[in-house]
Amino acid sequence: MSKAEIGLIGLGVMGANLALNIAEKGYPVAVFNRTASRTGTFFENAGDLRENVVPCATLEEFVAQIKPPRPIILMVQAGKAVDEQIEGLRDFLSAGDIIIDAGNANFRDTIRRFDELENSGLTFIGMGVSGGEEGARHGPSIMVGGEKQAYERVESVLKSIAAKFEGEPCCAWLGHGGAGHFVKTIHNGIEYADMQMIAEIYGILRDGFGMGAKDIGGIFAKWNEGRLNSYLVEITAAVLEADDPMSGDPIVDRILDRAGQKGTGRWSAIEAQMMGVPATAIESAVAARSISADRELRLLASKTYGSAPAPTNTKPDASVIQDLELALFAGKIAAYAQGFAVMDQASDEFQWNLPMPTIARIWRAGCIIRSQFLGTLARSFEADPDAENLLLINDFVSMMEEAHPALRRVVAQAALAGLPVPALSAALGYFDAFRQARSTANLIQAQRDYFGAHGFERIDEGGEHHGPWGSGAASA
Ligand SMILES: NC(=O)C1=CN([C@@H]2O[C@H](COP(=O)(O)OP(=O)(O)OC[C@H]3O[C@@H](n4cnc5c(N)ncnc54)[C@H](OP(=O)(O)O)[C@@H]3O)[C@@H](O)[C@H]2O)C=CC1
Ligand SMILES: O=C(CO)[C@H](O)[C@H](O)COP(=O)(O)O
Repeated sequence: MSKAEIGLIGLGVMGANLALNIAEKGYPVAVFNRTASRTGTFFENAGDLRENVVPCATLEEFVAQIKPPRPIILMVQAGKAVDEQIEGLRDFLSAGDIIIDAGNANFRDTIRRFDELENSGLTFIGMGVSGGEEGARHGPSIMVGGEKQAYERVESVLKSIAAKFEGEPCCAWLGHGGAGHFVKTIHNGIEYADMQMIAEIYGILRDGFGMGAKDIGGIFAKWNEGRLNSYLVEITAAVLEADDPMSGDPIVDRILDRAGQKGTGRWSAIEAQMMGVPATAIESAVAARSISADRELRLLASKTYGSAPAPTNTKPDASVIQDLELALFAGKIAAYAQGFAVMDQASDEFQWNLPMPTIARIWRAGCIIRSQFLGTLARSFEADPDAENLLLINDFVSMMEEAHPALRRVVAQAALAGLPVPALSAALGYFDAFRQARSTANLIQAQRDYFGAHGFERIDEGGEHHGPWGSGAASA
């Protein structure tokens, strides 16, 4: 007899913890993993929760153990593995069963999978999950895309496993098709920008002032009590204060300076570019990881050009610390403005009607970018759901007015000292360009017309015009 209410495939970091979370909430869960030994180990370690876990060695057994109509969560590596897993399952499933891809899928793959499963009788859901290992175990933020009726069939289990913010589950249906995976992708793009800007401030304190990891950790810990209160700042403090058991040094000093990336940050930047929405802080964060990855080339370049000047080895005074805090805050506002602008455009292009206040609300707990800031963001979007850009919402105007002069000073000083701050300077450049009433694009238009006869608009007359370029110019 079928025992499980739900199934989960993929018992890696996320899947194993999500399965325990589901079991803990009282839902019997059937589990399967490609490598069977992992299923055995998982079950052995499930402790008291074993009574709600049904370990399965084959897909046939797995499907048979779930009560129809069967909701099945896939938590496997994104990409080919998802297609292979769906293909492997299809022979055993029946009409009405629901396949939920909970990995970090590219939303374009999700849209393709919806198309491929159309008329199959099966229901598909593309679901973004954020919160890492801890979130999966005790409450992630869950971003769902697909048919609303399909979501309603699994809503109670999803809401029960989701993080709660003041009692409200951080789980919502966000739109049809790839909406959930798109929002998760932009979440990660913002995560990249947040992390990179934090790393840049760390770099200023380490390489500009010569501060040690623990002292820098103390500064982040203090900031975590104020406007920068967030999971990423909190873990930054914890990471900087942790010792390496092998050497006794701060562990961060022993970690190779080469950042990995699995794709979501890059997809955010690509999609932003495809839609013509500036997401420069996110793009810079992705590029910074790529530059970091080629360490040999950096070492060669540092020999060729010399590194930045030696640290001053002076303790930064209170006004510098405050500037750094405000600069990070201003950068954060710009990065979120960009991320939400990308979602706004995608919402129109894919007709998702993305609910921005809901997105901000379900990011307040459980996910990696959770922060006090998102509470303000959620309240602001609720008051002004149609705001064209975060930077034009009253609360953010006041915050940015207070913070951007510090961002300017920090970027300027870092540039003079030769310290790289690509994401912070991209955020500043975006802000300055965004608020520039007369941009310099008049010159771009003139150049385009000169070499390509592309035409331009005039400020004093309608219609398309060409310039008086004379011989050598395309329009001459
Ligand atoms: N780690 C994180 O913080 C987060 C990860 N995610 C996403 O969740 C998904 C899972 O990530 P995570 O748990 O970290 O990854 P892990 O590497 O820990 O686990 C990967 C899982 O995928 C399975 N798998 C890999 N290839 C195949 C295949 N071809 N067919 C079937 N199963 C396969 C593995 O099975 P086997 O044991 O046989 O190798 C394993 O169960 C990814 O999409 C990831 O991007 C989302 C949010 C946060
Ligand atoms: O989705 C996540 C967090 O929200 C995953 O941890 C993801 O792997 C992070 O991206 P990357 O590996 O590219 O840093």
